[in-house]
Amino acid sequence: MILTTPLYASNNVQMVFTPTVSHPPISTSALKPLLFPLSFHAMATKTRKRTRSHSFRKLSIVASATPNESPFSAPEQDKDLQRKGPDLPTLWRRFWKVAAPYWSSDDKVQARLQLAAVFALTLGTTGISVGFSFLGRDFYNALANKDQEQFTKQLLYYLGGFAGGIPFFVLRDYARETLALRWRSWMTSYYMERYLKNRTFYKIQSQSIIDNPDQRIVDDLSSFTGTALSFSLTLFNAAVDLISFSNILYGIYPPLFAVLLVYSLGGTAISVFLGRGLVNLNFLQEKKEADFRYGLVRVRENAESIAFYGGEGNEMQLLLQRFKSAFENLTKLLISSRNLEFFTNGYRYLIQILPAAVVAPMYFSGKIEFGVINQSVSAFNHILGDFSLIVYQFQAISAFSAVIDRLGEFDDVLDNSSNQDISYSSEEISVVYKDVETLSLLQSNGSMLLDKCDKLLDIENLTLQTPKSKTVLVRDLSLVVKKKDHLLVTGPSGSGKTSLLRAMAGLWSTGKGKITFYIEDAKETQSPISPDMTPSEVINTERTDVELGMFRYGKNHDAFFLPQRPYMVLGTLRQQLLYPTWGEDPLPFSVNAKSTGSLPFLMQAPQTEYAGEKPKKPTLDDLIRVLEDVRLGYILSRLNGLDKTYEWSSVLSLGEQQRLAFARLLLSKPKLVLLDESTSALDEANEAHLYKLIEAAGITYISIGHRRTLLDYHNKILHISTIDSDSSLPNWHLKTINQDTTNNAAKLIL
Ligand SMILES: Nc1ncnc2c1ncn2[C@@H]1O[C@H](COP(=O)(O)OP(=O)(O)OP(=O)(O)O)[C@@H](O)[C@H]1O
Repeated sequence: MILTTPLYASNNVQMVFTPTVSHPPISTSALKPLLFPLSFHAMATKTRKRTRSHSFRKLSIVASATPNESPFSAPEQDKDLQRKGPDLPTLWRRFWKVAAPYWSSDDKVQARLQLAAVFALTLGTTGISVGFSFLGRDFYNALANKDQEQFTKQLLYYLGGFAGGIPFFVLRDYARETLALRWRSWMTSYYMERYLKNRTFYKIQSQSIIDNPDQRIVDDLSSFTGTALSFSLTLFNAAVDLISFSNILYGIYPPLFAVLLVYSLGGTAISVFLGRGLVNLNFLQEKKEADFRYGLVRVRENAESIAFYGGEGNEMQLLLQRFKSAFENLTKLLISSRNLEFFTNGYRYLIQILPAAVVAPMYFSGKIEFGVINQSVSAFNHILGDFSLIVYQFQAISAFSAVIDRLGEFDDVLDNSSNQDISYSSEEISVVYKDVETLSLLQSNGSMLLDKCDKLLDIENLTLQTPKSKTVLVRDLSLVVKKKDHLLVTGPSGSGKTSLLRAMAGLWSTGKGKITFYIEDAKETQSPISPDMTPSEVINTERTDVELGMFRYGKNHDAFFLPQRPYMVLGTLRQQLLYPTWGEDPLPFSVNAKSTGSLPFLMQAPQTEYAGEKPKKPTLDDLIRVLEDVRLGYILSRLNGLDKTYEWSSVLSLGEQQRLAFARLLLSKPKLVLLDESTSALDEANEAHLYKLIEAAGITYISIGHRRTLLDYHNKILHISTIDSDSSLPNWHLKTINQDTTNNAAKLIL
């Protein structure tokens, strides 16, 4: 079987997601009469395997991050029903856009060489199939002529052919799968890089742009690379096969061609008609399964909260709802597949006796020998298989189209995300980074710029709005934060305090106004501002700075952000402490690659770029000291040192996680830190201790908080009130806190 149905019969895991027997029947083989019992068994086993794998794949859902809203709300379901599959040109454009980059990437030499090898091996296997067609003919001629000597000779040839041919088939499959894996690895690294760049992952999640990006990276990329290669080879093989076997068939009986052509074209049209809904159903299946899996992941991540609430019943209901949705779609998919199967099976088996029936009269009249009947059946089935690719592979094609559609959509989002950073609209909040050193130089050159060196942050006429409804949260805010200013932001819940910090971090762009950070040590970056520029040139370069703004923010150690919920990375205590300023030291590629046989693009994680010089990596003593400083020294002995991995958000209390976040902060020593209720889980003594520590470290901080005790650690207070839609006045006021009259100030804000 392997020898005669080279591509279809290959053990191609990527094609497993269709339950169809996606290869032509075994009778295409020149060896059919010899191998039938074995082949039939093999095919039946393979079919069962495929079906099992299909069910497994359909029920084993990939990890995902789904949009916040439930995918099962009525509008969402309507959206699913209304969803139209992409048209052919869009599908082709997306396929090309997703597939092309690898073949012109850094790895192109290796990629092209391996591809050439795979094509050469495929060519070899087709040649072997043709050879077997002739061997089969002579073998049956010998049998029919009762020529024992010839029969033995042909049998030996056959055995020799097996021995010589099998390695070609095995190596072709191995080479193809290795190349698919290499391609997938490159694509995974390429997509992950773009997903994590420019905070695209945040935009996708916070604006619910597309569903389950992680499923697209894990599963769709794997399917795409494997299937794209298989299909290309199938097409190539079909073309070569067609040329080789057409000669044979044409030589035997030309009219058979005409029958074949009409039959396969008609079959293709009918299967396209019957299977037209499959692309959409496959697309939705991927999504629904990923949604279900994500529901399960959320139960794992929020196990404690669910257990405290006793929310198992509700969770079960929500999960069942998600599974039901996947189940219902899969049921529709199975019905569509079944209807298509009725046709494809009929199509496949109806024609089996035709070639023998057509050429038999020539045999009876003695024009051809018996072996030629076998050869004509074989050639006919090869050509029919080549012409009927769409019929045989329709379900695989529709599943592949869904994968192309999902990946293309993802690719477009990733591209748009990088382009959005370049677009500059006056109706957006702009975050600008200015190099303090350059500005000082300009001033000494006699320019008009004022001394801004002691400024860390300047907010000018900032109006914050919610993304979709454009409700104003904060109106026309202007303030300056200088070194050693400690600003407390207060206000009722929902007034927009966190949104203000998000805007500073470049995560919130709806509204208008300008936020300027003054950063130091930017001399090693390619700052667009140079000392020889005039002030107007500097102002003009600000746009470029804005473009780089979001990219730079996370990378300059002058500003640091502690979110409301401490984030614990997957890893050891050491990694928690070093995050996000320092990572693991990558081993030199040569060492790693040699020891693991891995690929260069998997070894070289992009290094974090810094606006200035990266702070020196803390030593072991520094790490231990900082843990002692934040009063967490005891966890070292309790949790077996710095290098054990735990689920940190479960093994540490919320207050401990908040202290750990302060330890990170103290190690990174930024100039400015934005603290969003970062001590909310701590007792007052620990809170006071941490604030004293960061003040002693010379870090300027802006905090959000509701606690009265926070007044003691700040010298300015910005109070944001709930917006009054009837008024056009600003809804904030800024006051200096006089520590002697803290109680009065407290009265003022509470
Ligand atoms: N992504 C979003 N899309 C639409 N509205 C949002 C979004 N994020 C926040 N909001 C809304 O913006 C308002 C301000 O939210 P924000 O988180 O800034 O409030 P806050 O003052 O920090 O509240 P709290 O003190 O309760 O933390 C809220 O009404 C919130 O519902």
